[in-house]
Amino acid sequence: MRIVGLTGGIASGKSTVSNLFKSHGVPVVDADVVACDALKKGSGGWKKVVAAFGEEILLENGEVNRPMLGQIVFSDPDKRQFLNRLLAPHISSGIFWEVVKLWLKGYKVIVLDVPLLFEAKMDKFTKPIIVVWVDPETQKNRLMGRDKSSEEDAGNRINAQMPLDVKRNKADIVIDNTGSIDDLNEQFQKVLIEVSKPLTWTQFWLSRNGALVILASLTSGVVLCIKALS
Ligand SMILES: CC(C)(COP(=O)(O)OP(=O)(O)OC[C@H]1O[C@@H](n2cnc3c(N)ncnc32)[C@H](O)[C@@H]1O)[C@@H](O)C(=O)NCCC(=O)NCCS
Ligand SMILES: Nc1ncnc2c1ncn2[C@@H]1O[C@H](COP(=O)(O)OP(=O)(O)OP(=O)(O)O)[C@@H](O)[C@H]1O
Repeated sequence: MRIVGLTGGIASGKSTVSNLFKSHGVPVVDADVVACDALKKGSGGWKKVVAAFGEEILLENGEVNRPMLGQIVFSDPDKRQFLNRLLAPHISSGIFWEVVKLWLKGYKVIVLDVPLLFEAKMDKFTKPIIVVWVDPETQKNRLMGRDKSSEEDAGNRINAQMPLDVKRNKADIVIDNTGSIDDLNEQFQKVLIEVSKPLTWTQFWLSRNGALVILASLTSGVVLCIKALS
């Protein structure tokens, strides 16, 4: 199985690229969705976060007030790291089970959309790594436009992540999303060809079909041995 890493900065266009993958039949595991589930009322992550940050971060219905928690953690690096430490085990196990489900379904190529792929050191499990890059001004403008946030809030969120230029240097493939959606589409078509190339042998053995071949070979080997010995 080929596990493609998709990362970038906040509002650099990862979800937009994810949607392109999905529309071409490539499944995507979205770490933001997994992280959201890890904070659902009553979950293990929710309990830890409420114990650590207090009930004042809850809405009346008991769910976490995400904008409020966001305000707290994106303006205080210590609190953000604390939240990251609380949620990290829940997010990684959530991602792991999503990958297992797709493996069982027999997908050869899947994409992990993880904003903090490098920060969380999950890059070692993915190849190739795609970084969606955008120039800093466009990034801030798109973030403010999408989230209706102030320049200060947008700046705090951007600064909470590894600089996008550093991520770009760690990438196998860079998508420059500073231009139009048509530009993005054009780059995406080349990326799709690249990630759809035949699997390497290692990737094949790690896929469900590879595992079935190993199992079938082992079973027939055992049967032949038993026949030869009887
Ligand atoms: C603080 C929370 C509640 C704010 O929720 P909100 O709905 O406002 O934002 P959302 O979850 O949609 O995240 C939007 C973007 O913010 C960035 N971001 C989220 N968490 C972090 C973080 N801890 N550090 C840096 N950037 C982050 C990502 O680029 C993400 O795509 C939420 O982001 C959260 O629970 N974060 C901690 C979990 C985490 O690390 N998520 C990232 C998955 S790898
Ligand atoms: N090429 C583009 N031209 C114009 N707008 C774009 C382009 N690409 C993305 N956008 C817009 O920019 C915003 C951010 O994009 P998107 O949500 O895909 O980023 P993201 O990296 O997934 O963000 P996050 O880290 O917050 O999950 C969205 O409003 C999206 O519609």
